[in-house]
Amino acid sequence: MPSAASVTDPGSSDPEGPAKRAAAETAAALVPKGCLLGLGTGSTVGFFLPALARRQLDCTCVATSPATAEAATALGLRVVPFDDIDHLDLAVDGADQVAPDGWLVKGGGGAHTREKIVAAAAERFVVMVSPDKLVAALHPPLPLELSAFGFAAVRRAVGRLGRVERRAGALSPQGGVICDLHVELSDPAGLAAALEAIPGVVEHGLFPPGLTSTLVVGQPDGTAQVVPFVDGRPTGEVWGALG
Ligand SMILES: O=C[C@H](O)[C@H](O)[C@H](O)COP(=O)(O)O
Repeated sequence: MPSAASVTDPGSSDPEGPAKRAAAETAAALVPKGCLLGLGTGSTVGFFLPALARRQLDCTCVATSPATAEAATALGLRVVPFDDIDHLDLAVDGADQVAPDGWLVKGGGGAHTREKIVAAAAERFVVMVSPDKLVAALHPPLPLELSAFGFAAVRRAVGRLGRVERRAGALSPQGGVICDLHVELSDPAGLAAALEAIPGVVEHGLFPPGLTSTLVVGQPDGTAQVVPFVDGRPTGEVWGALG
């Protein structure tokens, strides 16, 4: 079975590519020399990795997916097993949705379990997005990783919260089944607690406000805004254009 996660080719025809590149290049400029760095997964990370490699910062990296590990290693970045290091200074990743109250949805590529472990272990978590990822309110679907053992029972239990759709052929690197939950996301804290109470839910894609330190919003013109989070909330006005 294929792994769910990928780091897509930055040269692909993604219309958000220029904004993602701007966010990624600005985020790379925030990385300190010699740091212990967690690397996320996805197309924005695909822009971040070469920008990081060009800076020659001598960082030691932990990857959140085999695809990221492979891409980073090919660029000459040092990637080590997570258990070989005792802390992470920083983690840098993309996101699928960012709400003004600081909640994120991640896992569009099914990599959210490792991404959340790495983000939670890092002293700072920098999130890079194109403007389309800024939402007034989170919306479904919500990515899930469910246990392969007892999958039918776990799916039935999660199905009491909303419709569970299995992603065809998508397994996490640790063997979990990647699904999407079609459910109202107006109470992310309540939903996160409900999911975490179900045995066999390996991880869900709701990232709570306290995880993010800095949001970098790239624009198609190559500029980017760096938005610090204070007390779990973004301090900038980047949602203004949503109306
Ligand atoms: O599982 C995938 C990750 O959570 C990605 O970071 C997220 O889906 C954003 O991906 P992209 O940078 O491709 O928009």
